[in-house]
Amino acid sequence: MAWHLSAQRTDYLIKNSSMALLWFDREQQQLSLNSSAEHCLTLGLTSPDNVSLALLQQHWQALLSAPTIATFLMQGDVGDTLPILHIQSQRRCSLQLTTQDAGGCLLLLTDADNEQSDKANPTQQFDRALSEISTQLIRCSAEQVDQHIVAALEAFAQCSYSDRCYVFLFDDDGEVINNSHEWAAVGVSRHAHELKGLQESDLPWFFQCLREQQQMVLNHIDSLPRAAQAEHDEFKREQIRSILCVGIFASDRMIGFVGADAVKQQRDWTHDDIRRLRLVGNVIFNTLQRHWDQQALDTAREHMQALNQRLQRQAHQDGLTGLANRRALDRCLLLELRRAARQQQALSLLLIDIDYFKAYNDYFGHLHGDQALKTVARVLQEHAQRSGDMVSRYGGEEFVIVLPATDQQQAEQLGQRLLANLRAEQIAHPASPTAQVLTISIGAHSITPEAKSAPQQLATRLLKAADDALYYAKKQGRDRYCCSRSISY
Ligand SMILES: Nc1nc2c(ncn2[C@@H]2O[C@H](COP(=O)(O)OP(=O)(O)OP(=O)(O)O)[C@@H](O)[C@H]2O)c(=O)[nH]1
Repeated sequence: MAWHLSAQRTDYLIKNSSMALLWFDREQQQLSLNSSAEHCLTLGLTSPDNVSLALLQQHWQALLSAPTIATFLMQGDVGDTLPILHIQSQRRCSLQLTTQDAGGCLLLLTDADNEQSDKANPTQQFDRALSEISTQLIRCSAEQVDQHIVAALEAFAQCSYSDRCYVFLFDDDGEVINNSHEWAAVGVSRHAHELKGLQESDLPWFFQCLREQQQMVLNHIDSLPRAAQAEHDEFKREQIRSILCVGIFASDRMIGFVGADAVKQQRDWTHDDIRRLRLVGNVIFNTLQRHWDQQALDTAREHMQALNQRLQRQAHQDGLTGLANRRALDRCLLLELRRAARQQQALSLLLIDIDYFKAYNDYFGHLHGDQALKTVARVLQEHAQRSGDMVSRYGGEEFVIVLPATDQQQAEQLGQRLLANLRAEQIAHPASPTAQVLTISIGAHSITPEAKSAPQQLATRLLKAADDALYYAKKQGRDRYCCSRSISY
């Protein structure tokens, strides 16, 4: 089938190829370049305007216009290649005639200086870099996210010949916007530290442009409209010659933007630049979204854990005194009895009851009674401090203290200390028939369980024996310590 280089086909072919291609229109005597060819020629330059090529031979150079070189090539065969020099950039290239017809010819440009290097094909270089960075962004930890985002900005800057690249993100309320990430070429000023807390009203024209067109493409800041005086002043301050920004959107909401500045030289942004910057913006948005989702998940998890711990605590804690409750006591007592049996150690239990507490309540009222319960709880807690000691509210005005590795004698020493220290609190109890102050009675029992003993039965017998001793203490006149005989079960 005959191949006709129709204008439309050529246009499509040139624009969409990742190869550096030039199309020469014989009638118009005009040479067109696709973006890859532009990049190839402008490495180190800002624009391929007025392409001046020179035929490059071993001992001489001929400065010829591009159309002349193209016409010359067309006199040969497909596949013919000419070494050339791009005058502006001083790059050595070669031009190969790939196809021709009556309308013109298609030429393939190869950068001889960088034939082996990725630089000859910035599209591929950028695609590869961005795909690597995207993979890293998926795998990386939260701490590494920022570093990879800056790498994505750098990749864009390298392929678009920008001097500064950055991300701005709105805060949670969408009120102010901050420069969150920045990459700048060597010798180019950085501004991230000062561009914090900006409001849309600071640069109204810029933000209106971003919101309405999702992008702002400015090849020369002198082409800013009169209404953009604030933008003009700011861009001048940052020494920006050309600027390209693309909005980052979550659904329909603009959450920020990604942008690039040309500082050293003016830059005409191409469609590819805009497309790539949008790609970078998408990668950054997806990463941040994942990161934010993860953070929200972590926060929710921490919240749930804290809630669970609180519930756990509440399930085992007495609400009034903050001491362990009956359920926690039952669990602790079984554990300690097993341990005592294993280690063949004595274990003591004190059952403590406030004397004439009903009369106290009746005299002072229930709220005052609650306060007295808290004071008793504090005194008990303060003096049963050995590791493993457990003070609990057994119910009403009764408390139990479990004392692991404590024999009868040591238990009594503690019991006497508790009696004395509560008395020392001097809580007035005018309704008590036996003392002026609030007192307690303590019934105690100590055992050294044998390995074969059933802990549940032991616990019941221990509590029963302590209760008997308490009953005895009450009967003897209260405000005293009594213990049942120490026995081995
Ligand atoms: N303020 C207050 N009182 C409580 C609480 N729990 C139990 N009580 C009271 O403690 C009192 C216990 O009374 P009794 O069992 O007759 O014992 P008592 O008056 O201390 O007499 P003895 O123990 O024989 O000295 C009752 O009046 C209960 O209402 C509480 O959480 N707060």
